[in-house]
Amino acid sequence: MELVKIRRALHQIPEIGFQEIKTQAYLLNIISQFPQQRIELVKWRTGIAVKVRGEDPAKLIGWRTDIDALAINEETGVEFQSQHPGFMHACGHDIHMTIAIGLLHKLIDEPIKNDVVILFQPAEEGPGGALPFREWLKTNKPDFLPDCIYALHIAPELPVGTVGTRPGLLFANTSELFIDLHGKGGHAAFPHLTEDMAIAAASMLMQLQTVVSRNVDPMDSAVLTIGKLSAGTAQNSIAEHARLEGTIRTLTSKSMRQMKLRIEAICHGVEQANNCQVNIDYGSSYLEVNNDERLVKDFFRYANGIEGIHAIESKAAMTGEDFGYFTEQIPGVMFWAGVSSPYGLHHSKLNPDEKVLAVMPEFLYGLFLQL
Ligand SMILES: CC(=O)N[C@@H](CCC[C@H](N)C(=O)O)C(=O)O
Repeated sequence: MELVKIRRALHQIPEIGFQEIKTQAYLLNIISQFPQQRIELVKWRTGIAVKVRGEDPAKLIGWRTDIDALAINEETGVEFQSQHPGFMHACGHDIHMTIAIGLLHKLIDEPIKNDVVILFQPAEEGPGGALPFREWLKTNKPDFLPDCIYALHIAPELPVGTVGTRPGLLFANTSELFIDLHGKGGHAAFPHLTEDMAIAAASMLMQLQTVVSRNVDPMDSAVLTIGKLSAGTAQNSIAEHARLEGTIRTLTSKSMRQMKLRIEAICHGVEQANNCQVNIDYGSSYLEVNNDERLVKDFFRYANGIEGIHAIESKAAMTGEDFGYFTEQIPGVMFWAGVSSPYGLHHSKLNPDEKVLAVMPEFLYGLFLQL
């Protein structure tokens, strides 16, 4: 299998959530070239589920890969750079998909005892594909619902060959946050006749940063990041509209509810103080990822016996993952897999080491062999 070639082809066609048209077509084409006798395939929106029949199955093992990209303009300078300006596989889903293809090929070539289902899931970065995919499978293809489920996420800060996970909570609760401010704009020279939404948004941004520092218990943890701020249309016109786009991360759903109450209070205050209308939209939200304790123990027992693999216990992270909707109902494990890149996730220069493609499919095949 020419996995590097596949990864580079996928890297060139990054598409955001539920728009993974070329990605789905590319994956279907690759899968169609594999022997078909042992596999059954279904499509769901822009996703795919492929089941590989085992030799003497006692259970169905699940592997999930995400397939979407981000609205980030690539700056790696690699020769196989994104052909979709403004979009990039900046979270490694091109690597995730290629590992899944490598695993699928190996399972078809050398079947194991158990059945395996590989889920190519859209829209992990948003608005969330895991929950509707899971629900669709339940209704339409219940025999594709695994008894246990696994997934990985690339870790730029770890060397290739290092895997890391932990029992229990691995990733946070998340909620997107979109705030629109509307007021009276006008000529730059007559501010007293307007309500400046750029000023209102700036003040709101600063106040929002007090939610974590002043309202969340310091022994708990939370994040509120505004990743995008926009206001106005011209340099000499006072903005009548501003928008803040961000995300909220907490370790429990209780702190998520508390943070939302504080955000709403701040928005109400800004509305009063600036004589404007503020609308809040929480977009999509993800459950935390909770790893199954027994499966994590088995994972470490297996990983510690594999030459070239260094298994570490990771800390919980404030990243979000809709894989949490799978671990909500199916015992599962998500783990980090090192890809040694000086630039982190969601960075325009993220450049994972492709050596991981030679390591991970084999590692996963061995893991699934002994389950
Ligand atoms: C692994 C990873 O980076 N996941 C994303 C998930 C984002 C969910 C949603 N769009 C949000 O921002 O809340 C992450 O940013 O952690």
